[in-house]
Amino acid sequence: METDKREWNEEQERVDGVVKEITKRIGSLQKRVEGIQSDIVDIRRDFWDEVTVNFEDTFEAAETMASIRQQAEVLSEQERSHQNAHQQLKTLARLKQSPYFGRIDFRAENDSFRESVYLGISSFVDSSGDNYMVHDWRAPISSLYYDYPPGPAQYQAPDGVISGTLDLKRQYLIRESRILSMFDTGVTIGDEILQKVLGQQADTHMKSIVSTIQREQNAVIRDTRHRLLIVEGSAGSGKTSAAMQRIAFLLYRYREHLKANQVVMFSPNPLFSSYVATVLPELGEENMQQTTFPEYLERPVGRAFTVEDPFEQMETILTTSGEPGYETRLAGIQYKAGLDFKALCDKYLSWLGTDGFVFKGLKFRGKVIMTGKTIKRQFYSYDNSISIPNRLRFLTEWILEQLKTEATRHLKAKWVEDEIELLDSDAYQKAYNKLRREGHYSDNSFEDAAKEREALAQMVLDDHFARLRKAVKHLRFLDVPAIYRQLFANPEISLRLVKAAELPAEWTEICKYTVARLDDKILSYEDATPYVYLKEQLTGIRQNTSIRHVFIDEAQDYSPFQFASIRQLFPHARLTVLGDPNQAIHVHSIGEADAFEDLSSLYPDGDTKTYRFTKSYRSTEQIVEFTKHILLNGQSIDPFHRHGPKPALTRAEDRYELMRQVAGRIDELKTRKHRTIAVVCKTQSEADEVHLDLRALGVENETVTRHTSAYRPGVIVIPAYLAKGVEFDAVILFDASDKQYSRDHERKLLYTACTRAMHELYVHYVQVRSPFLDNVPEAAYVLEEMQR
Ligand SMILES: Nc1ncnc2c1ncn2[C@@H]1O[C@H](COP(=O)(O)OP(=O)(O)OP(=O)(O)O)[C@@H](O)[C@H]1O
Repeated sequence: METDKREWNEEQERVDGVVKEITKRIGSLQKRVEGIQSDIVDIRRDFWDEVTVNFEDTFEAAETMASIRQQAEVLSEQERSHQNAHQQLKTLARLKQSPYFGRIDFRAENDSFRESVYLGISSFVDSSGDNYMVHDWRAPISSLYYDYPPGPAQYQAPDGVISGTLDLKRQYLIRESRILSMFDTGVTIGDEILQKVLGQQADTHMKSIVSTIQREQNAVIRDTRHRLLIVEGSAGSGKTSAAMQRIAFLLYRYREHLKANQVVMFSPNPLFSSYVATVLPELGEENMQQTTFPEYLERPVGRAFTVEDPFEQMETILTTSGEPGYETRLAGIQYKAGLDFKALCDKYLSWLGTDGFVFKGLKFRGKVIMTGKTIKRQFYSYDNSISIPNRLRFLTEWILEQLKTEATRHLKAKWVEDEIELLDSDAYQKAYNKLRREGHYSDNSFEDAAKEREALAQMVLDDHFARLRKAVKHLRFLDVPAIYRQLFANPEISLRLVKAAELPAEWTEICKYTVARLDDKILSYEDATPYVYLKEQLTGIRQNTSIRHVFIDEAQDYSPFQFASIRQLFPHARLTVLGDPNQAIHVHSIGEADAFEDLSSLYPDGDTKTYRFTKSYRSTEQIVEFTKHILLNGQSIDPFHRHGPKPALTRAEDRYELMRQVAGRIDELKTRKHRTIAVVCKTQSEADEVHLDLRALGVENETVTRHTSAYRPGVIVIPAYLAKGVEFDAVILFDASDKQYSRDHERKLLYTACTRAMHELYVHYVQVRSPFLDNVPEAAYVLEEMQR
């Protein structure tokens, strides 16, 4: 309901008043920033004047260092204030444009006072310091706005629950300090405003949804009780959006203790990372850390292998169906993803405690000075009850001691003598200083010369042994690749550890395949997580204890083994996991009944909470009605009522015609106001071809690969698996023929591809369309003929 003119004027006057105050504040803050800036310049300029530099003796040197440190602290304190003030200025500039987006009038029980609360991206207090002109959307009372229609309502305040009555709930669209629209709303937050927001063009960056957060999303955003939050929701139901708002909420709620760099988000690929990277800065917060799982694997694998990229793995699976070895690969991927394989790895680890360790021998100047066998013997001489990482620590100490003895053997060696001759005068000076410092000089010059010679020899040896010692400290003598390989090279080991029935039927072939790949120095993606797990268990896990919150987006693509690794890696972190089992496109998840069941088993019952989102906001009702029938279980997906054209299905006689149809479709779409048009292909190799063919037909387009970290508006050609998480105004599905999409896991790929569309969807195919489109009711699409 639109409010009347008088009220509108009053509201605009209030906006004007707030904007005036904000402008004043900006003015005074700017002055402060200038003041701090000139202080910083002064400190930098006079830095050395303020410091008394004197290195005459140790006391003076310590004094000098202390005074440098003190000056540096003053400087960094000023720099911090400058950064804070700068950040505040940015937020104020945003507030000035649009100071708030909502208002609630609330009367607490037994209180006659009716409080009007205006919600914006940040709080703003008037110059008296007592009056909140704008409340931060994350403040406890702001929750009322997202959770209740007018009527009885309550919210969780720091001291307990406050109940009362919500008399009014109003939404504003304010731009450049002018109210553009204003509505009093009922149950859902402003269908009208949501209509407007969702009807806009797709962006190459995700937007914040702060003014239209829905109740079910608010519950996720503000959940501070559970250690594991699982958010399962259909495509476009706002999972990622809720996650980003949740991070902003947590940074506000725990602002004294939680910093943005203590929050990590695992995202599916670099494109997605850049897609979501603007949300937090838009809300005035610093970005969290972002990573991808392959990135996390990189460091522990090191240079031992080239790790296969998950998208390479997927490309192989999607393009080599029916070829020899395909079924083995599939079975291997599935088995190695699961907790059964993790259990086998755990048993293997305990067995390694008694036998089977593989060590590399140590070489010095090209000669073996300690064999792998000797190291192994020493390792197994330690008590069995000591953990493997601790035994390795003892072993390292022992080896370092042996190296010292080895070094003394070379003191008089000819090669050392030769190298001493080549030393420069600095080295001699160093040896002299050392002996002098340690009081080794006597009156006997003959003896002194011998001592100098020995000190020089020691220097030469230290230098030569330094690399070896470093390698030993880093446990490089441990042959993890060989230890991992052994599990597959000797299948009898696994048969000793678990019953044959617990292994997959193809185990022998899987083992052969794994060994062949490892020997080629390639770590298949399915082996990367187990390999890193084994390595970290052996050497002592590299835990990251400073991280407090881990977010995993597109979590349906993670294997149970990966979840278990993440859980171990971040022992003090709470986990928020967001996913849609219907978009599980990795082969390891085929046939998985409940994608997140294994995950919840990692936490005690009371620590876990599952939220389900069924409303789909991204696509028009017509698109959702089409895409949900691609799934076997899509009935419960509920579209937001926003309308657009029905998806169109178009048949082509052959690929040549298909290409021309798609080019024609792009031309047609360009005449509308679309910012992004995506041609979604099944694989990267198909996308590469389409990209070139379209160019040959004179259609300008860009292609997206797994290395692309940002995309520009216009026409892009993209493989479906890279389009995860992002959205486009219009989607053209390049080829939805039965040859392309008919295997089980391809159903989800097709669904993922089609659900990227916000306003328009066009599905083209050659000859026979995918059987996954057979359940879509005829009324949900139009059949279109296109001219050749
Ligand atoms: N409460 C909301 N208000 C306005 N827009 C919303 C809201 N929730 C979601 N959206 C919009 O819906 C679209 C889809 O949201 P989002 O990408 O977060 O969904 P998702 O569940 O992560 O999707 P997918 O699983 O397909 O990646 C985005 O354009 C987002 O801005």
